[in-house]
Amino acid sequence: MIEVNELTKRYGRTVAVDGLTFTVEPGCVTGFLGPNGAGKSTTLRMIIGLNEPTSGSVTVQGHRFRDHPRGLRHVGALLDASDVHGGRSAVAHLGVLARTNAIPLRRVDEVLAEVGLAGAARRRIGGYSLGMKQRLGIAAALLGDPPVLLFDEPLNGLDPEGVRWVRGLFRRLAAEGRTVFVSSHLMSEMEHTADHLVVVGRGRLIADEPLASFAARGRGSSVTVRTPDADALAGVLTAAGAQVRPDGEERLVVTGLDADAIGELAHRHGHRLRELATSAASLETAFMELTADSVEYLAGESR
Ligand SMILES: Nc1ncnc2c1ncn2[C@@H]1O[C@H](COP(=O)(O)OP(=O)(O)OP(=O)(O)O)[C@@H](O)[C@H]1O
Repeated sequence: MIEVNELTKRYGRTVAVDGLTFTVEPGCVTGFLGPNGAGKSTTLRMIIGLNEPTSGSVTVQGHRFRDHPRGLRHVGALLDASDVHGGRSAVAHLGVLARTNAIPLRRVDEVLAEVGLAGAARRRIGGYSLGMKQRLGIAAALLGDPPVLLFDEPLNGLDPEGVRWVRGLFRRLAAEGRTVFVSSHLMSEMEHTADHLVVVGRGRLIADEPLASFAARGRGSSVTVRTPDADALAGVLTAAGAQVRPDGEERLVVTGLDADAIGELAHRHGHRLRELATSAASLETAFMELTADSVEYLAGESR
């Protein structure tokens, strides 16, 4: 678990992080979402003690990171995938990390195999593609088998297969009961990655809630429901306050209730569901609307 309490970081007159308070729970993937310059990287750096807060505090599993002697066995982090010694091989790079963190050397081969870099393990990192560097950064985060993992923009540079792999990995790490905290400035990246969202803008907390309820906040957000019981379910949903529009046979487009609530109502009234999907556009819309006032640089506008 990560507990962030009234965390603030100033750089001169810039307030990079402004009184943030939130908790990242184990057992699910939490997305850390915000436009460029929102303070995500600064927050992640404070979580692992690389930056000192101006005020406030952050603990990981109840301890400040720097008070914890186990380093990489306590928290694994991918912050900047390009921040590696290009002249070294992946094996040498991870070997140094293992030795300085009292991690058995056999973990090096294990994590390289896990991220799909076993075949390139002895090549110079300088010749790696951005996607390979991301995989190496993920390997380093996994090296100490830590209960808490942080990833700053981990999908950058990955091809679609890589993105799918990373999503599966995050799911598995969360299912193992670990705390998984993943930053991104793109809602579309979080949509199929996170269960819960912490959204920030200009250093401040904008939302801290499950993905589904965040999506439902967007104006015009909708949930598509496919069911053989369309008429009956439409009646139930309308009675619960939703607006329901039939969209062809067996399909309803619902606004005013989120996917969780619709699933619950369908279950309670014994209606079968074949599809329940929050429209991607609505997630994007919710994000844009909620962060509109906190975007640092807007095209064609000086702020
Ligand atoms: N070392 C520093 N010195 C001065 N200002 C800084 C420093 N690091 C960050 N900032 C400023 O703090 C703010 C937050 O930056 P940060 O990198 O944490 O945002 P971010 O949400 O990670 O953005 P991005 O998505 O672009 O990576 C920005 O205005 C940035 O310019």
